[in-house]
Amino acid sequence: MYNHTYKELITKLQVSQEDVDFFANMPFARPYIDNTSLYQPVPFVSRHDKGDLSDKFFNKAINSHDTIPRALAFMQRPGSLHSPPTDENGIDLSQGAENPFFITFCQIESGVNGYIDTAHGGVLAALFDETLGLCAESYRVFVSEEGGHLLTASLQVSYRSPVRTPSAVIIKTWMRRKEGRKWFLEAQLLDQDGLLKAEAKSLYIGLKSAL
Ligand SMILES: CCCCCCCC(=O)SCCNC(=O)CCNC(=O)[C@H](O)C(C)(C)COP(=O)(O)OP(=O)(O)OC[C@H]1O[C@@H](n2cnc3c(N)ncnc32)[C@H](O)[C@@H]1OP(=O)(O)O
Repeated sequence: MYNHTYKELITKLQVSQEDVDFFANMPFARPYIDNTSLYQPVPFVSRHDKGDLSDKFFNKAINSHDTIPRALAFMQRPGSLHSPPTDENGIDLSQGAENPFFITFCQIESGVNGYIDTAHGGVLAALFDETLGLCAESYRVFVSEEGGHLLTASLQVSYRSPVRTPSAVIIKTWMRRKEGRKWFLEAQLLDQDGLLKAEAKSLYIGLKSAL
C-alpha cells in the first residue's frame, strides 16, 4: 500500500507535459487531449517515485526507453454526463467501451517482447491490472467518495490479437458493478487503428481494515 492516500497522490502529483505532447501527436489520442474533451489528464500515480519502495514495477522496472517509456492517463471529468442511469449501488450504467471512466495511453517498446516484435502477455496483464486498479480507485475517490483500499482478487484476460512492438495502445477501463466490498470492472486494449487486441475482467475487493 502507500504512505499517502490515493486521493492525496492523484491531486498532488503532476501530469508530465512531455507525455501529453508525445501522445498529442497521435491522431487516436488527440481527441482526448483536446480542451473540449469529456476527459481530463490525471497523474498515472504508480509511474511516480514516491521516495519509498512502492510501485517499483511501474515506476522503475517497466519505465525505461525500451520498455514502456510513455504512459498518459485520463479520467472522465466530474459532471461530464448529467444524471446518468445508475444501478441500486449508484454505479453509472452508461459506462462501457464506448464510454469508459478511465483511459490510458501507453507507448510499448521491444524490451517487453515475448516473441519477436510482440509484447509479452504477462506485461499486458500487468497493464490491465494497474489501469483497472487506477480506474477503481479513481471511481472510489471521485464518484463513490468512499474510503478504504482496493486489492486485486481476480483478473481474467482474453488475448484477441498480438500487440506489436513498438506501438502505442489505448486501454479503456470502466466500472461494471459493485456488490458490497466487491468491485467488478472491465477493460479493452486497442491499437492505434482501433483494433481490439485484448480484453479483461477484474474483481477488486475493499479491505475490511487498513493495512
Ligand atoms: C493505485 C492502485 C492500483 C492498484 C492496482 C494493482 C493492485 C494489485 O495488484 S494488488 C496485488 C495483488 N493482489 C493481492 O495481493 C491480493 C491478495 N488477496 C487478498 O489479500 C485477499 O484475498 C483479499 C483482500 C483480496 C480478499 O480477502 P478478504 O477481504 O478476506 O475476502 P473474503 O472476506 O474472503 O471475501 C469477500 C468476498 O469476495 C469473494 N472473493 C474473495 N476472493 C476472491 C477471488 N479471488 N475471486 C472471486 N471472489 C473472491 C468472496 O467469495 C466473498 O464474496 P461474498 O461476500 O459474496 O461471500
